[in-house]
Amino acid sequence: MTTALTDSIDPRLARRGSILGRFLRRPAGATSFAFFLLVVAIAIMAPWIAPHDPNLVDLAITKAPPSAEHLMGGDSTGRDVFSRLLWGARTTLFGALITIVTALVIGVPSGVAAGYFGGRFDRVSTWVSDALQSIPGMIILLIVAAGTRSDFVILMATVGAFMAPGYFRLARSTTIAVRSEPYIDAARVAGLGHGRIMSRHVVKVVYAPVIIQTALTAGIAMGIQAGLQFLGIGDAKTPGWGAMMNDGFRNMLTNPLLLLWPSLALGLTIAALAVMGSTLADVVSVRTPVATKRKRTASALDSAAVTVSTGVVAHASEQSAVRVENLRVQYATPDGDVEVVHGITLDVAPGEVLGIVGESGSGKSQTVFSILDLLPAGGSCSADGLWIGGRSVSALSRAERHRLLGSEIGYIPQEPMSNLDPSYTIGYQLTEPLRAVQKLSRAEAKAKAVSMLERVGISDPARVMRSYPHEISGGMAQRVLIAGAIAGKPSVLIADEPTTALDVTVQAEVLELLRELQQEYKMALVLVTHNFGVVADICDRVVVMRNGNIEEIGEVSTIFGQPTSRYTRELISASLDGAESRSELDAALAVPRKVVNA
Ligand SMILES: Nc1ncnc2c1ncn2[C@@H]1O[C@H](COP(=O)(O)OP(=O)(O)OP(=O)(O)O)[C@@H](O)[C@H]1O
Repeated sequence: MTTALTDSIDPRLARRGSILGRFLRRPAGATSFAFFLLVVAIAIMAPWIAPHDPNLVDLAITKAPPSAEHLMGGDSTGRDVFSRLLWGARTTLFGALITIVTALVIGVPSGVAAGYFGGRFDRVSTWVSDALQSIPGMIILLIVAAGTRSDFVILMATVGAFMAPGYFRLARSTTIAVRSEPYIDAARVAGLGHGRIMSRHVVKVVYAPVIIQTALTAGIAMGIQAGLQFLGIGDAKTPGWGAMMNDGFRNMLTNPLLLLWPSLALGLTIAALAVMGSTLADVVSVRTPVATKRKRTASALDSAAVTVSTGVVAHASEQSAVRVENLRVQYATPDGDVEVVHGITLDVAPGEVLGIVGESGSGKSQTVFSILDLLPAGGSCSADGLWIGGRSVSALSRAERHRLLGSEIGYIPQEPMSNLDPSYTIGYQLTEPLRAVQKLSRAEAKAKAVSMLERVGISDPARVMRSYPHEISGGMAQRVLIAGAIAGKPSVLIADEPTTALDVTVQAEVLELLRELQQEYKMALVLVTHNFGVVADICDRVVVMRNGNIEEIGEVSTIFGQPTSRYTRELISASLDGAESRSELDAALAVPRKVVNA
């Protein structure tokens, strides 16, 4: 019954104050909103401001013209038209409210869940939504009217059920557009549960298009309700604009005013809602979201050589910070499953810094996503064994694996900005996982977040806590994410190219900070990078990956001194050619760096 908005809102623009302000600054927005508020006020005040009982019959005023006592005259059965018009606003708004609440309650949560979880739940709920839309609503309404003796509430709730698919489709498509955003993964890595991620981060993006849709849906609900009353479906005692239009229609030739008043009231109210909806859509800059592709598509897979590699294992599994044996990662493609990591074995000792290097597409990120249990849709992995913090986790359920995130394992992503939700302040995004995972009170979480920000070198933590992501620099955003990742005191920190998106001075500072924190917290650090310079700076051992296999693995000094593989030699020279020399980086680092202001 409604048309879903398939676009979504730029979350940065979706902050309440600014939206309302900009909406009201537009003449169309202010006028339509003022008119709608007037209708709402009339609906609320009707019992007190209506001069007569809307159902009181006074045969003396049957079809009477307007007079001082009856401002709009009397209807064909002798009831005061003005009073019925005022009460009609109440009925109309109440009916629209029932419809909207029903449609929202059914459509939005199911749409968000379908978009977020995908898979079978998505398929089944989309099928139900499509089926609901294909049912002829008017026939069902007539059956419901007959079965409930035209109960007004049930009728309007039924209308709402038929409008739910509009909300379902809107919420689902908006959720699908944001579910692969890095900040959603970042929230997951921080240890937040699905319910919390949906109710905080996803709903925040969904709510603006839903409000716009609601303005339009309310108008449609009013039209349907008036239509039902016009057809005589509904309680005859309930004064409504549709019933008044019916009376006016039957007496149109002799008393045209009887049709004019309710038609004007209904038409103007629906028009006000439509203008409000479209102005709101304009104000929040509806745009088509582009889901961030975390990685390349399967077309890049063709060159992958399928051989099995194993790395040197330096520790017993029970003493490993991370250990994975014979890890394989595959993706479902239209041509069948394609393997992108071909049975690698890795081991990281507690307190060790392991670098994973390799050219683009060599499988570095897929390896760490498998350890984090964060492979994107379509990807799956298998391994002979996986240990985290010396504990075998391969037999754990997804929920149990999930609980390791934010506590046992911390994760620092590649692009700091896109891993922060633009709709929330830094303070909220740091304290939310602390409250959810570590069960801290609001005040404790805030104090801890401030102290973590100080620890990662932010000189003005109070201001940063109040800031939105777009108000801070990339380097500072990465410090914020580092603060969040180490707040749970993980035994393993995984950093996926943490400096790629930063400029060279900041890169050096962030690497230095990571090294300091790794030593202070005695964490194992797994550092994914393209850059051998970075490996030389802070890693103890290095794994060289190529086409989903381990090409070479060993102590950094050995790999640099005597690389056995030609590929490693090429990678080292490519990486060091044109890279900032160590002295340049040191010069950059000589700038006081503990305190960062921008
Ligand atoms: N969603 C996906 N669907 C299909 N194949 C994918 C997907 N994501 C990654 N791959 C493939 O997996 C292989 C390994 O990718 P991975 O992201 O691990 O590379 P990488 O070494 O981390 O590269 P980069 O340094 O550019 O991030 C690549 O060939 C890539 O095309």
